Formats: sequence, structure tokens, C-alpha cells
Amino acid sequence: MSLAAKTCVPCKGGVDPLSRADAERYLSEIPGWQLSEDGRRIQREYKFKNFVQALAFVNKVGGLAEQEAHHPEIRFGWGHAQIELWTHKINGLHENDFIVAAKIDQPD
Ligand SMILES: C[C@H](O)[C@H](O)[C@H]1CNC2=NC(N)=NC(=O)C2=N1
Repeated sequence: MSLAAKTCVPCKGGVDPLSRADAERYLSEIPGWQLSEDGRRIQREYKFKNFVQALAFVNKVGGLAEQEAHHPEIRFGWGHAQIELWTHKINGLHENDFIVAAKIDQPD
């Protein structure tokens, strides 16, 4: 099943974060995303024509995050937005992070 078709599972902590190898395997399914140096986060930059379009994107991401109960860090401004994902409870990456990333990139 594609990542975008999955839904996040409540992450109760107590599970190990994904290994770098597993994270890199998931990364191949979400082109444009990068793995952090420490292998514990993924992030992607987005470019937009102006502030309003960046804000609309941020609002879309916010709605997705609420729907999945799994939330990214979002930084945005005129013409750009950066999304960073990791699972706070395990201070690392979980499949949930990649599911949210895939859903963000699904065509509207
Ligand atoms: C109770 C609530 O569902 C949890 O605190 C969720 C909220 N969103 C979350 N988002 C992320 N990225 N990591 C978490 O561990 C997390 N936990």
C-alpha cells in the first residue's frame, strides 16, 4: 500500500526510532525530502509565488496534521515554506512521519 494511502497509528512511545537504513528506504518514496544529519528528522523546502500561496499551503498541512494527529514543525514566509517532521515521543522517525510527508505531497 502506498504511504499516502495509509493513516498514522497513535504513537505511544516505547518503540525504537527507525534506523537510518529504514529511514532511507522510506525516503525513496517521498522525492524532494531530505534526512537530517542525525537521521532523526525529515524536511522539505517548498517555493511559492507569494505569501498568500505559502499560507494556503501551511493551512492545508495543518489540516492534514490534525486529521492524522501527527504534526510537523512549519516555518514559512513570503514565497517559501519548510516542513520538518519527526515523532516527538520517540525523538526520531516513525512510519507516521513518512505518511504525513506523502499526504502533504499528494496532488490536490
Ligand atoms: C496526544 C497526541 O496525539 C500526541 O501528543 C501526538 C500529537 N502529535 C504528534 N506529532 C509528532 N510529530 N510527534 C508526536 O509524538 C505527536 N504526538
